[in-house]
Amino acid sequence: MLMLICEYLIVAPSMTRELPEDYVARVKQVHESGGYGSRGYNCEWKREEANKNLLRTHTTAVSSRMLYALAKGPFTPKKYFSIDRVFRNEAVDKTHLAEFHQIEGVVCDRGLTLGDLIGVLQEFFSRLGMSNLRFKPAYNPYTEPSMEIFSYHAGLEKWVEIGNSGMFRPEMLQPMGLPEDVRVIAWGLSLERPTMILYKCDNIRELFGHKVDLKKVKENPICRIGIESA
Ligand SMILES: N[C@@H](Cc1ccccc1)C(=O)O
Repeated sequence: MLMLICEYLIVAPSMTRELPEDYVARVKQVHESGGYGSRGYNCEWKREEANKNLLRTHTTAVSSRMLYALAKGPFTPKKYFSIDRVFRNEAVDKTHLAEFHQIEGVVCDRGLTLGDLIGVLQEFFSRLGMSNLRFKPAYNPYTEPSMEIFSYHAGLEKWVEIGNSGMFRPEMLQPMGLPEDVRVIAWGLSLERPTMILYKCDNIRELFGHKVDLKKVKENPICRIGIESA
């Protein structure tokens, strides 16, 4: 498929062609007047806005699709993971890129708690050699509670955000059709920021984009996996 891209909106096709109308009606209803324990935003949910095609700003777009698909059948506990490119209208500096990668994870089961989420994140990062984490309460319109994750960057001499996480809200899950007692813990982590910390890199632009040193890419051991040495 050919996509013409203008900024972050896609020019062609600029509008989505098909949406599940029954789900759209439930989303509109919960945004405008609440439900499932939420008070809603008390303002109009605009179909023209929702129909616009744009490059995803987070991989949670993919997680939502997977949860919606899961809700179609009888519930079984599931885990989903993705690592993919995201696009943001960001000013680029030594810790920000406008295009970067997110490591997304979603675990759905009955009885999951915030403790499970903290445990999974701590285990994941400690296996990479990063056990010095801080969790900060945050706000996401689709998770409650929510936590940003920080780790210390020795070169920059500051704590940098390496991810965001939370438990998906009932007003997001139930309109999809998931059972009321199902809990979903989820996270969206930066790929580049932990790499900066682990490889002692002070400028994120050296890791991705036109400033990448090709010699470094060729000589890095991980890029040689599966390639016979001469
Ligand atoms: N989508 C969030 C990360 C996130 C994923 C899943 C749950 C909560 C938060 C972000 O881009 O920052």
